[in-house]
Amino acid sequence: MAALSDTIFALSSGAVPSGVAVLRISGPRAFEVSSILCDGELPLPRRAGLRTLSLPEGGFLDQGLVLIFPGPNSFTGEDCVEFHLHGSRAVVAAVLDSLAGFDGMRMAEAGEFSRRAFQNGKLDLVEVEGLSDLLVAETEMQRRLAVEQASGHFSRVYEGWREKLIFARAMIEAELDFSDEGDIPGSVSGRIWSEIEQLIKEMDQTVQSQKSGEIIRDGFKIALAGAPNAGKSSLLNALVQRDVAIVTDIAGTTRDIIRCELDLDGYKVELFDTAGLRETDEIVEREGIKRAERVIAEADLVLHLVDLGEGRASECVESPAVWRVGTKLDRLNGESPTVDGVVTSLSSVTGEGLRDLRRLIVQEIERRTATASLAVPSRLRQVQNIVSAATHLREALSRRDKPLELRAEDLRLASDDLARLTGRIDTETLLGKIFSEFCVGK
Ligand SMILES: Nc1nc2c(c(=O)[nH]1)N(C=O)[C@@H](CNc1ccc(C(=O)N[C@@H](CCC(=O)O)C(=O)O)cc1)CN2
Ligand SMILES: Nc1nc2c(ncn2[C@@H]2O[C@H](COP(=O)(O)OP(=O)(O)OP(=O)(O)O)[C@@H](O)[C@H]2O)c(=O)[nH]1
Ligand SMILES: [Mg+2]
Repeated sequence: MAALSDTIFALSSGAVPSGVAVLRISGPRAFEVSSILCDGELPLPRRAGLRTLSLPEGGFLDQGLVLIFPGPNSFTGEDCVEFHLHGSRAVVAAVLDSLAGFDGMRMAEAGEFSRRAFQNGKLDLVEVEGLSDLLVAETEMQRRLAVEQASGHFSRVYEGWREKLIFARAMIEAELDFSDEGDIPGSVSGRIWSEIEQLIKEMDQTVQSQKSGEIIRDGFKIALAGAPNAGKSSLLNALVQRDVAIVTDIAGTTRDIIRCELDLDGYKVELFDTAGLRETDEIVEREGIKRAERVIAEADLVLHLVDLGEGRASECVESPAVWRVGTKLDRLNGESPTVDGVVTSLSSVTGEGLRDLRRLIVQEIERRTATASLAVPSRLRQVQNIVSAATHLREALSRRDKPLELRAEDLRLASDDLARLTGRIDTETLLGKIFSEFCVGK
């Protein structure tokens, strides 16, 4: 990653053309160069001012709003400037070109503004990862989870744990010092071990909530499975309200997996339409069935569709969570379905029962994302640090008959894991990976 002494700039708003394009500049030369382009006075800090931007050698660039944020009170912690320009490709290109003409100025790399914010202590790593999720959030629940993480809620939980450990270590130190001097009973640290036990519980809960976070962030995966012609592709089309999958009355129509995203009450859902399951010698269909089995095995929920008109269900598919769902309800002409163990029934043709299915799915997602933990880890990196911290704490608890110095060392290792989690220590190798997730301009 290039020098921190460079002044960096980038288009921070979305793709051009757009109504307005926001160009951000951060670094030591931000104000000086901006005042050359604005040909004079910059607006007061944090106040928008309308300015004419021109090339240093003359030549009109654009008229736009200019904002300055003197460091350290800015997003990056450095001097920052924003140009709110007319959002055309040509205007943006001309201003970017003119900025690149100054010494010590260069285009920002992906995530470099956020990286500087991290390096200047404006954001910790957990917040940075939350910000990264926030920028790609599509559903309401993704947004809420990301905002909680980006705004430091979870970091405060992790910092709280670390502070408890630091306090516990101080207690142990005190006891070690005292015991040098005389025969004071070893009870000072006695109290801390029950607190450590509580801490381990909270960490375990947090690790368990990882799955909730995964469902919210990556989506709840539902496989549509069942015999050929059961109505899988019809249900997919009905749920996404688009004609995505081919529907015919020929058994074995679908072969490839068809994946669609759906927003159900703010939850991201990934739907997978699959090939109907049956014995066949047809090579293409067999490959389709193989793929279907894979998707079924990995799904969070399998809807095993059963044609109510057929009168009996095909063999139940193997998966941890399967709901049998009756299809073609309209064909029953009001008679009650005769298939056993059906969670709900519907018609993709009339739409009857679709609302009930949606409601049941949302309830299931709510059930599976409910968590008692105060923080929800969003990255394997975070989970690994918490698991490792909890492991060291368990070690400390189990070494009851060992010298206090050894147990204190376990606590130190655990608090180092928590420091790694928020990025307080040895993060250099991680940084490239985390910040490259961002787009340029963030
Ligand atoms: N125009 C614009 N809108 C934006 C951003 C931006 O950079 N520019 N943001 C970019 O992501 C987000 C807002 N985030 C920001 C976070 C901190 C500061 C900031 O100036 N912080 C100072 C002062 C805080 C204060 O006065 O309360 C600081 O932390 O010291 C600015 C924007 C979303 N909207
Ligand atoms: N009346 C009625 N017909 C339906 C309904 N759902 C599906 N069908 C019909 O059932 C036939 C098979 O539907 P598909 O959705 O292609 O079934 P599939 O399970 O995807 O079948 P494969 O891809 O072959 O495994 C088509 O002729 C559909 O029009 C329904 O709710 N009511
Ligand atoms: Mg199909």
